[in-house]
Amino acid sequence: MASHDHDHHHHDHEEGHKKQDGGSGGDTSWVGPDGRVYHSHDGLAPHSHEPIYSPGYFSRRAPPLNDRNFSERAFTVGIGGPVGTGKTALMLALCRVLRDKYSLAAVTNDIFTKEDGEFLVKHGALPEERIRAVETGGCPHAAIREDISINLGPLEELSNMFKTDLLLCESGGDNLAANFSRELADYIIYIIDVSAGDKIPRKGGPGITQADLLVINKTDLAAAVGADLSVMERDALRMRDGGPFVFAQVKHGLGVEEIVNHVMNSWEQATGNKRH
Ligand SMILES: Nc1nc2c(ncn2[C@@H]2O[C@H](COP(=O)(O)OP(=O)(O)OP(=O)(O)O)[C@@H](O)[C@H]2O)c(=O)[nH]1
Repeated sequence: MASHDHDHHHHDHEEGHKKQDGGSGGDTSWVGPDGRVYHSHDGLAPHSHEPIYSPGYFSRRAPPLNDRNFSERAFTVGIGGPVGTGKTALMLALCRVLRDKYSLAAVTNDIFTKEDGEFLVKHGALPEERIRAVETGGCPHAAIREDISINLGPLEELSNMFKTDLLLCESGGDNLAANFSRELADYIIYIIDVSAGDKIPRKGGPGITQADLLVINKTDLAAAVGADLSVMERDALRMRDGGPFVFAQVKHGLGVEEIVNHVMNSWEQATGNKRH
């Protein structure tokens, strides 16, 4: 369902302006305050298909929706990032830390398999019935941005079935231009790793600049690939106007506590609940 004949890689993602068309969605298109033309496929996830000329700004990222009803779908954490950076490992780590205190469920995306979901089941991240794997087809970014109903369906179902406190949604892994729609993710984590070199943070892209939290994973591999962590830190801070980032070795549990703190701070703020 999520495959399209057009290239989504250069499209912008500026939500928050959708009310301008009365929120009707459908085939309507409208001009946002930024001058770009927006539309929605299904009344959800308005987006523009106009080229992105700048990586965007952390301080001007789409804010969390303030009219969310968390009893319809629990607070949802979106985990995105390029292929193989540690998204599934982070899902597993978050489940391990949070599952005893909170009711959790997880949805994973892969393009043509259910591998990440199966990994979580195999490692006992959560009881199997709380994990759903979605096959997105060739446009994994569409499933988290333009055609989010493929993820919303299972998330809402799990939320109702298990009265969840928190939902985790892992993107299929994509390029640096992918980021979550605010209608899907209340808190967005973007995870890159050091193995692709220390240049990655400064390349920007909506995930790097506009995620609520940037995770720079696999710092244990920095020396092997000659990645300078101080360069990554400098660039991450610059590209994100000082927005938060965490160095991590998710597989070895390093940085996980800090990531959990960021997530739960935002959960407390959005839901009005206190962590226990
Ligand atoms: N050295 C090292 N390897 C890690 C770390 N975190 C994850 N990995 C490994 O990196 C590989 C990819 O991790 P995944 O968690 O599957 O990455 P992913 O982003 O979910 O991958 P896709 O879903 O395929 O995009 C696995 O072999 C992990 O064991 C880390 O902190 N250090």
